[in-house]
Amino acid sequence: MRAFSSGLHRSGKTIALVPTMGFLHQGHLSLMEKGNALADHVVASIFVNPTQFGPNEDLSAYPRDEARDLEMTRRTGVDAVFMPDVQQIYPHGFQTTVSLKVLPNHLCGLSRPGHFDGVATVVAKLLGIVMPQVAIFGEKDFQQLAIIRQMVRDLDMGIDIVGAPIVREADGVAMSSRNMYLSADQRRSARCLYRALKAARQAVADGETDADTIIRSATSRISAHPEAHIDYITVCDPRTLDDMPVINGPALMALAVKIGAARLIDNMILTP
Ligand SMILES: Nc1ncnc2c1ncn2[C@@H]1O[C@H](COP(=O)(O)OP(=O)(O)OP(=O)(O)O)[C@@H](O)[C@H]1O
Ligand SMILES: CC(C)(CO)[C@@H](O)C(=O)[O-]
Ligand code: BAL
Repeated sequence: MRAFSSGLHRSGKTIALVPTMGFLHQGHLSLMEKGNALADHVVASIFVNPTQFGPNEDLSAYPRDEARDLEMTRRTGVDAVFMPDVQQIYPHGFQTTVSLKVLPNHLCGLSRPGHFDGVATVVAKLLGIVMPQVAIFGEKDFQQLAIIRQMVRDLDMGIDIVGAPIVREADGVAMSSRNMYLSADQRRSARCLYRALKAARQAVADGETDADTIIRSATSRISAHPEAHIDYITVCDPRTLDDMPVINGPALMALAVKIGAARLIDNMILTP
């Protein structure tokens, strides 16, 4: 991988990196397309990173389909796919963790302790190995994007971190590899996340400024589905992720909901 990137650097070509955990869908492909527009070459990585999964999470169940993923990347104009195994990324004796002090103390970081240490560490390694000028991340994982931006700034990595909008299915459900855990009924229930976000956006556009009111209304919408278990619903400052009790400027509404075996996340900017 290093030799490939060094060759491109020597010939003055730029590289965009799109890190993924595989089982690709149109959301991932949109990041790769963006990479194509921003750099001469696109590298995608596919690595199901064990260190970002908690002990009772779905590491062993996480869906994989290498052949299909490679075919999809080929059709999307990706120049190289970096698909290391766990020993290559974490060889015997590996001992470094990249850990942020503040941004992980919100949203998913609270329900997934250690998750963002795993994410920041593996992304630092992927950036170090692939040496891209640009790396692209989805806004679906809004907190992850914020954390990576902060890490790259803090560690002077000099890489442009670019966000890409959430790609949704026709019924509004955000695309996610984990949607495949859902039964047909659960998949229908999953629409309640986007519907709750849209209702919140409308309420704020219509003049509601009280975050508690917005959160209560989303909670009752989502709780109407017996299979949906809310992990969190938050209205916060999109830069700091601090709670924003009064919506007096653009606010991030973010939520995580467990439906069956899937923990789904989604978010939207609410603009007064
Ligand atoms: N629907 C989507 N729209 C835009 N970007 C997405 C979407 N889903 C995932 N991404 C982005 O793709 C990158 C890789 O994410 P990942 O492989 O975890 O995909 P995922 O489908 O979200 O899987 P998971 O089920 O683990 O959340 C991340 O930057 C993520 O934000
Ligand atoms: C960025 C990432 C590839 C790091 O493992 C992962 O968290 C993901 O798929 O969003
Ligand atoms: N989409 C972030 C990867 C994870 O959920 O572990």
